[in-house]
Amino acid sequence: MTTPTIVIHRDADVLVQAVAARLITRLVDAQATHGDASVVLTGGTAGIATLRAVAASPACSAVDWSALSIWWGDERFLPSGDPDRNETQARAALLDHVPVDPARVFAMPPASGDLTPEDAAAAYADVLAGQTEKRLHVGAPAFDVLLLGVGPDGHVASLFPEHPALHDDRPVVGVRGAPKPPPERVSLSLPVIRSADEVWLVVAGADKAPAVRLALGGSGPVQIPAAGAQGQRATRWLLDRAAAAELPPGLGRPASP
Ligand SMILES: O=C(O)[C@H](O)[C@@H](O)[C@H](O)[C@H](O)COP(=O)(O)O
Repeated sequence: MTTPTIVIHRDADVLVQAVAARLITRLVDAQATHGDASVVLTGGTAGIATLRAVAASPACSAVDWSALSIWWGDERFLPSGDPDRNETQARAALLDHVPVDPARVFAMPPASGDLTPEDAAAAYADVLAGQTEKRLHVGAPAFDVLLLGVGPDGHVASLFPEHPALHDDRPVVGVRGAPKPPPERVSLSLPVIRSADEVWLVVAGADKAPAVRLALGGSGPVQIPAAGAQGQRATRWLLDRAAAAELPPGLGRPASP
């Protein structure tokens, strides 16, 4: 697993703009290298604000949106079009504004009829497995970048501290009783998150500072799931100063004066 790199920006606005610029560059580079690219999106304030910043960037059209596969790291198990679904928010922030190929937008199944979060998780695992041929990853496609937010308790995607989902060995897990509403969710598991080439944790705000300190200070992934989120080639902690405030001096590199 990769050693995390830490970059600290002045505030949440600069962070989000810098992550958007970095994401555009990473996707352009991936497309230049292997023809297409794939990204895993996250819900949450920082993740959705990043997508909004990508849409507003003058460099937005540098990405070939039709050659991008779009996945989600987690979803709030709600009906299609619900404003709280991560998919709905990502569409409004970015996907409705760029020429994506609808066949390459892999949203997690919405709540509907008798479908359970576990059914939705199994269905998403099948879709992931159907896309594995590209560059030989096992059980999941080769994600170029997987974005994550981090909760004040150290959760990532919908993997919450001490939750049974952390001990589930399926690639995608149904989650019930999540402490962050809504209680029913669907999430990639840590092993699938760890199959990504690059994992970027985008974190802003003083309420996240203890979780950031614990995740980077040697806590285990059952107590602090963010500690277990690492990429194959890179793990990037992209922070604002408030979220980095409890890190030992010298650990992070201030990037924005
Ligand atoms: O569906 C969700 O809510 C998430 O994907 C979740 O893991 C989120 O990313 C974090 O809770 C951080 O969210 P904030 O950036 O809003 O604090």
